Parts: sequence; structure tokens; C-alpha cells
Amino acid sequence: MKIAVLGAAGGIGQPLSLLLKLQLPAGSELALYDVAPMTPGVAKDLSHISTAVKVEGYAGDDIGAALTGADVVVISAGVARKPGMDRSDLFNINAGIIRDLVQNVTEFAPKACIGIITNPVNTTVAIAAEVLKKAGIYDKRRLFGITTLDVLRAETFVAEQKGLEVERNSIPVIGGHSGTTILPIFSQVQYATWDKEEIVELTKRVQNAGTDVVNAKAGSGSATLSMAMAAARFTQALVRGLQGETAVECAYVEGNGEYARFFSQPVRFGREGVDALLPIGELSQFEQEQLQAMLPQLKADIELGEKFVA
Ligand SMILES: NC(=O)C1=CN([C@@H]2O[C@H](COP(=O)(O)OP(=O)(O)OC[C@H]3O[C@@H](n4cnc5c(N)ncnc54)[C@H](O)[C@@H]3O)[C@@H](O)[C@H]2O)C=CC1
Ligand SMILES: O=C([O-])CC(=O)C(=O)O
Repeated sequence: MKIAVLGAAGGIGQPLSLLLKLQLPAGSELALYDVAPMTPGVAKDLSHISTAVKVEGYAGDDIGAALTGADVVVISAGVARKPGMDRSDLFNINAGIIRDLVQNVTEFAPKACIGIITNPVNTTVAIAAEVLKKAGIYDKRRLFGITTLDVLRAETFVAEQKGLEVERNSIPVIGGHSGTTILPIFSQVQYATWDKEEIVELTKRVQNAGTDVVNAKAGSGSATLSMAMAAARFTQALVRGLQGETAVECAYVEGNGEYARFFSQPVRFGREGVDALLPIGELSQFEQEQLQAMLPQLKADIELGEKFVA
């Protein structure tokens, strides 16, 4: 397997690359790319870690070499939020970055699975899909918005609140990745009992968790370390699927359009990327209301991306 990380010198890119160096199957190749000139140095640094994963670094115009032969491309290139901004405020800069990077993927790694971290995810994934479509190579089984951080947060916050072992949790988070489009399905946590206020509060905590980190970092960026962990977990699951093993994670994918063109839900990975979309299961009345209420925003975010490419 060859995994390319685009944005590899950044706040997420560096710890993500470290985790992949430690966790990818022996014999894998890790290609780091960023516009930042330091990127070959980041790769050199990582390459001294004694695991059987080969690391190469590329900067500036050298994206073709990074992408050629890649099975998976993970993209965290772009700008991050500062206090007072919404994820949608990143659109102006990040939309063009994603369009141009995915254009390069169409040229150098047309068969790769693409996982997008760059915000606003609700929109950047739609941009990527349209660029791939224009190039005539769009395969919806191979494009993902990485929403795993919402799952990590839901798992952690439930464990804290209920005094549970965090490893026991597996909580689906559906919808999108901003504000009220993030919907954790706490009613499916069977080993805890809830009153309604608790669920409302915990739902808001997950929805605002990104903003909490942005505010706590006070102008120097957004979540990087937890996001690196989330993206590593997603990438590992995808790689396992591509290698013919079974793996399931929530991801923001083009499904059957029941709720919106792109929607985060549990996905089973397989040799072609998405092997099957798993049902979101039963929702409480609160969750059903939240789901219906988020859809206009989610659809508008998606449309913004589609129009940007058109
Ligand atoms: N999906 C999610 O759950 C999350 C998404 N994010 C998003 O991830 C993105 C990256 O965040 P950070 O790593 O903290 O930002 P950062 O600013 O630390 O790193 C971004 C990197 O992208 C590089 N870059 C910029 N334009 C590029 C291009 N055209 N090609 C290649 N590299 C390019 C920069 O040189 C920099 O190294 C942001 O958009 C942020 O909002 C952040 C946290 C969670
Ligand atoms: O909030 C942000 O800007 C970064 C992000 O997506 C998250 O931490 O969930």
C-alpha cells in the first residue's frame, strides 16, 4: 500500500504521518507532500523510526511523485480556524486548494481512495466529487470526508459522563461535520441509561467540541493531535478494507441520497473502498428531529461545493 498525505507538514499532517509510520502494515510506503519546503525534512526525520514503513517527502511542485502509485490519498492541506470563525469561513481559501489538489489526484493517482480532512468537510468533499466527475473518473466508493474525530469525541465524552471504560464504546455520529449537522446517536449506547437533558447537553458538547479547541488554542489553530489520531484510525480501517479484511467506521460519503447527497454514516470498507453502507439504526425522537432540522444546512453546504466547481 502507498499512502500519500497532502498537507503533511502542517499541524495535523505531522502527527498523522507519525502515527501512520507507526501503524501502517509492514512494507507500506508513506509519501508526504506539502507546499512547505520543510516537507522532505519531516520525511527524513520520520524515516529514522525503526518500523518497516518507507517514508519519502516532497515539496513545492513535486506533487506528481508523491501521488504516483498511491492507493490512498489523505488531504489535510489548507487553513484552519481562529476564534470567532465558523468552518464555512474557511471555504474561500480551502475550496481552491482542494479543487487543485484533487485535480492532481485525477492526473497522477486516478484509482486512489481519497480521504478529506480539510474544512469545511461538508463542502470540500462535494468539490472533490465534482472535480473527479469532470475528469470522468468519479467512483463514489473511493471518496470520503473524514468525520472520525466526532466519533472519538462522542466515545470520550460518554465515557467521562457515565464513568465507563472508553474502549467499550462505539457510537455512530451521522450527518456532516459542522455545528448541528454533527449528530451523535447516543440513544444506541445500550450500557448506559439517559435522561433527555443529558443527551441534549452531550450532543451540544460534541457539536461544539471543535470550537472549544479553537478557543482554547487562542488563535494558533484548531484540533491537530486528536484529529491526527482520528485520521489514522480512519486510514487504518480503509487500508484494512482495501487488503480484504473487515473494518467499519463512520465516514461522510455519497450514499443513496435518502437524507442528502453526502452523509456520514457507518461504512464497511472493502477492496474497492466502500463495500457497504450500514444502516444508521433506530433513532430516538430527539435524534429524528435533529436529523430533519440539519438537512437544509447540510444540503446548502453540499450545493456550495457543487456550484464552486460548475
Ligand atoms: N475533519 C476534521 O474533523 C478536522 C479538520 N480540520 C481541518 O484540517 C485542515 C488543516 O488543519 P491544520 O493541519 O491544523 O492546519 P495547518 O495550517 O497547521 O496545516 C496545513 C498545511 O497545509 C499546507 N498547505 C496549504 N496549502 C497547500 C497546498 N495547496 N498543497 C499542499 N499543502 C498545502 C500548509 O503548508 C500547512 O503545512 C484545516 O482546514 C482544518 O480546519 C481540522 C481538525 C479537524
Ligand atoms: O473546529 C475546527 O475548525 C476543526 C474541526 O473541524 C474540529 O476540530 O472538529
